[in-house]
Amino acid sequence: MAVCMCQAVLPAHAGPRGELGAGPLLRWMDATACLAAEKHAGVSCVTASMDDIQFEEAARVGQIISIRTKVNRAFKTSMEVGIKVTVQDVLTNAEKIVSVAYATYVAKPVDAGKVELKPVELLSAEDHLEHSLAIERRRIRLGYVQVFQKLMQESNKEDTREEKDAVSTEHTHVQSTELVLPPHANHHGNTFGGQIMAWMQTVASISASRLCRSHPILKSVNMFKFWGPSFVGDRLVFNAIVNNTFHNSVEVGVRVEAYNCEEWIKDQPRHINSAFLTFNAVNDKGELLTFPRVKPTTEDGVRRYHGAIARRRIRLTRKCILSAKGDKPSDAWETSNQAYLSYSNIAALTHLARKPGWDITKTLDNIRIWTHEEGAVLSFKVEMQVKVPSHVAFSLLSDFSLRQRWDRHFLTCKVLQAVSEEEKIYHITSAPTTGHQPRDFVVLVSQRQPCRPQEPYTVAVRSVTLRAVPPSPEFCRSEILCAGFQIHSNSSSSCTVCYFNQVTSGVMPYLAANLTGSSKSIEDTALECIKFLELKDSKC
Ligand SMILES: CCCC(=O)SCCNC(=O)CCNC(=O)[C@H](O)C(C)(C)COP(=O)(O)OP(=O)(O)OC[C@H]1O[C@@H](n2cnc3c(N)ncnc32)[C@H](O)[C@@H]1OP(=O)(O)O
Repeated sequence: MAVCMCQAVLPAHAGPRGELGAGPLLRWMDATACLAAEKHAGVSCVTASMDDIQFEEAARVGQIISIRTKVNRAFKTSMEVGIKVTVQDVLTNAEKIVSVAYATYVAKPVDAGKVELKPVELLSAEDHLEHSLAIERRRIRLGYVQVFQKLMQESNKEDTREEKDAVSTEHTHVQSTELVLPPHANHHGNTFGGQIMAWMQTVASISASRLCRSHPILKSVNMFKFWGPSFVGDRLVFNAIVNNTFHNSVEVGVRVEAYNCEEWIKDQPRHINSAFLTFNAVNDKGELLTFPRVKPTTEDGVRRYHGAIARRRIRLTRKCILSAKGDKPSDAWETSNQAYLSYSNIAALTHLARKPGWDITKTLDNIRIWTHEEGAVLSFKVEMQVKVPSHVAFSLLSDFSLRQRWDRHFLTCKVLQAVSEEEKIYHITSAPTTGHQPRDFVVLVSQRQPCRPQEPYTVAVRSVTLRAVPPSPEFCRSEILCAGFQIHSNSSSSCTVCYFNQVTSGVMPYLAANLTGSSKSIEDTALECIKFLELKDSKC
């Protein structure tokens, strides 16, 4: 269900710097994604939201923009559409990624209720991967408000710093009104979501320019949510104001209200959309400009000022987690990043499990050991055939406090935080290997039940840093980058359990001897695991 749009960037699409404006781009992205959604749904669809968007690359007049969209997963009445935007230079043919984004569309035939969607047909390995991860992104999307509110409560305790020479945010307020005409709407008369985003971008950019006296460049957009529809004939009032500045960037908030003729006279607006846009500005040499500090002067202004700090924290921690490399200590477990850490935990294991190129290194009766090499990264997989139902294996393997019973590498294991039914943080200590200190790990264990019978149960494990549990001299604090189980049901009484581990220096001492053949501890542990599961099941 893929739809592609190509556009040549013309002067009419470009801003004063000769670069493609964010407005036309957002319009194209929304229209292409909506076409993919409608191709899947078979009825008309509306944009419910567009997740955070980052713009990595600018496109110039004369270059070609390609927008590829695909429905990743249909939920009940809504579906996630993946959007990939690239820019191609016609002279060199070089292609660069401008943005990767995700939007949600709801199938809504005109003058009818919402309709239930059929599942997406998964053809390629990438389809399967995106399908698995879409459910995780949906959790982040739908849980964003709670995370944000929690952060706001924390940040409200911090005082707003009074700074000399700070500019009043009121100075940046911009209001603009648009009349929705037929070219701004689809064939059912609904204003295009992309058109609303484009208008919001224009007003926000004027607001930002009041501070930098230059042409601001849109860098990122916080989730756009379309609370309610607007139609041809509606008047849309856009109010934009700078919420806060951060050295080289500025966050502008835009609120959109719609009125039909009657509501206009009675001054009864419908709040249809709010969004937060972050801009940079550069001088003639392309160097980033510094924005002046701002000071809010109203109660609402103070709330927005703190809101901008909270959103920036969420955005940066997310970026940090998604660009995680193996050579850095694990991310701290904080309010601003918990949803993303859980996402990255599940996503990393799902990616590892789906990688092509696994080699079998050992085959026993009911155990197979595989390895995977990618550059300097080594991973292994232990596949076990177990005569217990998959849900039983899942409940026994996701409870890490039971692991000492079958894994002799675990000396102790205790729950540090039971974050939710699906997320727990454990402190694990493990026996020393010859010539090494005993090790300890602080790990996040994320467990997920399958949404459909064909999907596996998942138990993902990665290290996190908890301030309350710093490293101690007694143990060498070690890191797990990506590990865990996927459990596939074979029948009502048997399943295949796959254990994955991306080898880090902390795990290497336990594995080296196995990989060189001088130890059998991996297969011994796997046999113990099977015995534990089958024995436990027979006692249940
Ligand atoms: C290019 C042409 C397309 C366009 O541009 S359309 C124009 C712009 N968009 C609009 O005018 C839409 C305005 N909004 C609306 O009409 C409604 O808010 C909307 C999106 C239909 C949702 O209606 P509600 O009555 O709130 O429905 P609901 O709570 O039962 O949710 C229905 C499904 O939508 C999901 N949803 C609602 N808000 C969301 C959000 N912000 N982000 C992601 N998903 C969201 C919700 O989870 C539910 O999903 P599911 O049914 O479980 O699959």
